[in-house]
Amino acid sequence: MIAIEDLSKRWPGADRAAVEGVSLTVPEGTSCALIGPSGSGKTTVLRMVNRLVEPSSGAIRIGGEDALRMDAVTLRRRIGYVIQEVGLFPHWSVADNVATVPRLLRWDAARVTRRVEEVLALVGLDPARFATRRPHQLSGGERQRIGVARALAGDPPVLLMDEPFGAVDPVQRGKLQEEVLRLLRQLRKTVLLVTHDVAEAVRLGDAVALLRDGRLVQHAPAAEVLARPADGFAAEFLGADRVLLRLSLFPLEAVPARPEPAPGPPLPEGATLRDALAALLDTGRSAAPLPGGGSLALADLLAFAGTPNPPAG
Ligand SMILES: Nc1ncnc2c1ncn2[C@@H]1O[C@H](COP(=O)(O)OP(=O)(O)OP(=O)(O)O)[C@@H](O)[C@H]1O
Repeated sequence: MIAIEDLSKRWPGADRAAVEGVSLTVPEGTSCALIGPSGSGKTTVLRMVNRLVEPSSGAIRIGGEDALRMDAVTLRRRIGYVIQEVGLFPHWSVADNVATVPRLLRWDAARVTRRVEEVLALVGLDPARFATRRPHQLSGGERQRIGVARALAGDPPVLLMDEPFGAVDPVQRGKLQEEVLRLLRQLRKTVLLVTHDVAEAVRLGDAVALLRDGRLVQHAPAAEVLARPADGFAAEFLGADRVLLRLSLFPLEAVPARPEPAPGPPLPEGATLRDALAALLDTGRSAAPLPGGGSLALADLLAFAGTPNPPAG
């Protein structure tokens, strides 16, 4: 668990605090995405958690331990850190880069080798092909995967990620997000993530924390933030398509099925409510068959989305 209490940071000479009175908890095995405009303090909050930035005041506890009283180096070995620029050592092989923390933890050589192979496989890279390469022999997406592998290598309970997919093209990005999401859930890591991309935040974050001028505006489960933005600023920041984004978080089962059949091809297994809405709009129908039988009605979908039912006829 990461527990942040009344955390503030005032840079020397700054006329206002970069972070002011932020309190938030990320429960064990869950993820929280920090979002907010440029300069709102997201990265500063993240870097206070691993003490790359020393807070001006407040408290941080990690797994119940006072992070501000711990030795900073010991603390950082318990926290995986993934950044946009990845920060791999250019003259080291992929294997040596990934082995950094296990070696600092003084694992024996055989265990380090096993672990490197294990985490490379976890992030979808074949150790036989990638272990001996240098960072410049990798694509941007592969480098990003190595960054995630390196952060996971010491098996830290907590992961901090700062724009982890920022440097990757949109197609790769979607795929990477999907895989990392699956991986983090499977490994039950506690994750604090910074992104400026609302879609990425709600996809990867169980909860979303919205910052404005260093203060926390809203902190709630992703679907809740999208359904009920705290104020006008939050609504504008989340964007007019927040209703669609929210639908993409729910499976078809979230809306009660109607027993009657509907014409047309069934919605695909594993589709989201957003996919269902797209299919209904595409076909111009008021209901679509569900993969397991019965149908999903447009009116029920709109009611779920919080949109008033369209007029009859
Ligand atoms: N080392 C530093 N010294 C002085 N001021 C800093 C330092 N690092 C950040 N700041 C200031 O703190 C404020 C918050 O910066 P921070 O990087 O946390 O914002 P952010 O929300 O992560 O922004 P972005 O989305 O642009 O990365 C900004 O006003 C920034 O100029």
